[in-house]
Amino acid sequence: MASAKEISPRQDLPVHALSTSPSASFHSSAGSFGLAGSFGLAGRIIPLANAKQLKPFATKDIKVLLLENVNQAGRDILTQQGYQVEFLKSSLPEDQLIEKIRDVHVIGIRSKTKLTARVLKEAKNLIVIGCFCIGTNQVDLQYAAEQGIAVFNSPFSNSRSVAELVIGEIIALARQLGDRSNEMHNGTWNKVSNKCWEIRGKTLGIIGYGHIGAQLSVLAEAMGMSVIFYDVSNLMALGTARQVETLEVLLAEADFVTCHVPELPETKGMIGQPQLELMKDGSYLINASRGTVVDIPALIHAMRSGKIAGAALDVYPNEPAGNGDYFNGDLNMWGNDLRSLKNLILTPHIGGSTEEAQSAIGVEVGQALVRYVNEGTTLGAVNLPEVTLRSLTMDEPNNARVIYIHRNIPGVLRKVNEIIGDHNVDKQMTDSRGDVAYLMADISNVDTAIIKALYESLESLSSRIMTRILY
Ligand SMILES: NC(=O)c1ccc[n+]([C@@H]2O[C@H](COP(=O)([O-])OP(=O)(O)OC[C@H]3O[C@@H](n4cnc5c(N)ncnc54)[C@H](O)[C@@H]3O)[C@@H](O)[C@H]2O)c1
Ligand SMILES: O=C(O)CC[C@@H](O)C(=O)O
Repeated sequence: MASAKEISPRQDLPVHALSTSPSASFHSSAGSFGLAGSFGLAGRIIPLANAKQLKPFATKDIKVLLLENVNQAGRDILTQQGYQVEFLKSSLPEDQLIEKIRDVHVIGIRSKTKLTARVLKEAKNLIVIGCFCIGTNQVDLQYAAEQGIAVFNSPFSNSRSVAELVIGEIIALARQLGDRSNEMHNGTWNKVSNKCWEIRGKTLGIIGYGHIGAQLSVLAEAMGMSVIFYDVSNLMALGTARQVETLEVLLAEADFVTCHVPELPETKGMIGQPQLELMKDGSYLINASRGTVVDIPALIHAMRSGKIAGAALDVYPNEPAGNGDYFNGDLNMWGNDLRSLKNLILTPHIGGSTEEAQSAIGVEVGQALVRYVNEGTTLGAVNLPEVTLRSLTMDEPNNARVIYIHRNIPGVLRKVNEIIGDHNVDKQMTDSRGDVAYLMADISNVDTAIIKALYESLESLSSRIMTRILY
């Protein structure tokens, strides 16, 4: 078997520019296409030792834009591929984002960059989006899929960090730690025990028992809390936790309520005035999910009335683009009201911001992006069907990988197979997700003229969203 060291440029293939994007502008310049040395770059992170790296173009032609201070580990993975990586610490206002996104093939973001249909419409060269976080609500996933743009995230690399933060906040709220600390900073000694509690024996109500909620459940029980949870799915309760039938039951029973649901139309304003009224007198609320889940003016009212004894907010309906740009009246009307409340912990969306979480996310999403660009593998994509084929090896030198992203309508496969069926199709996989389908086929014994003909035939089909041929 050939080893990775033996990977060499495909000298037999003449320079040829095959588009991998809906627009012709993705074509690499003829001079750089199939550059000698573009296979076999040092520092590859794809683990298969014998895998041939499929490349439709010289890696240096791939333009990557990383926003929101994506972790170094992720940046390294992409730069080691030879891609051109531009890195910015903050997100961008929409007009600047549109300018930049026109040019890039890959974009990496976190939670603040809104990739709406309006923005993505301008992204003529974009083939893939990496969300270096859990949430993908900031991306119009459906629109991206309809343009053949894959979206990847890191589904649980920061779950533990969020769960640990919430545990810390439960204790901090129960003991009014934020207030005592502020008082000391201001020179006041205020030794009180009034309405300060142990958390042992108290009930924690978790709304959304997914990756974070379940982690939190285990940690809270270990600290002597009773755990109940509410989730739209019927889930296995960990330890002695108990699923309750309705949100109302949870709100009425819990001493501490914590939200861990995604941002969805159904979760918007999920905790508003009626829900706060159902909570126990003197109970606590924590939100480290998304800012739209809790109605903040209603929370302010409930805290002023004493109904809610304390709260911790990590997320807000409108968050600033970068550090130092403190949230203010322009972003959120009630900023000053929040700041004036007692026993309210305000953090700047740091639930997942630990060294461990950020580097794990960097590696996971960075690798997913490289696999997608270089091999077309969609495993882990959140908006396209998951399709993969085993990697080609150097024992299969004249193979090409055809990727055809198309509208999921009757008769497409017959037409595609009429095009590729005259050749030796070694393996093929296709799957659909809603209106979009993804086909991947490895074809052997092809030369550049055949690849070009295949590409043009597939591009001419009316079902086409995007064609890529990797060789
Ligand atoms: N503060 C941070 O830094 C931070 C970090 C990571 C994640 N998050 C947020 O936390 C959210 C949850 O993360 P996760 O990894 O646990 O997600 P997850 O997908 O693993 O779990 C979410 C759970 O919520 C449930 N759910 C969905 N809609 C619901 C509804 N209407 N009512 C009740 N339950 C509902 C789902 O069934 C699922 O079990 C993410 O979507 C993200 O927005 C924030
Ligand atoms: O790091 C971020 O910006 C987002 C963190 C968190 O909300 C997530 O969705 O993973």
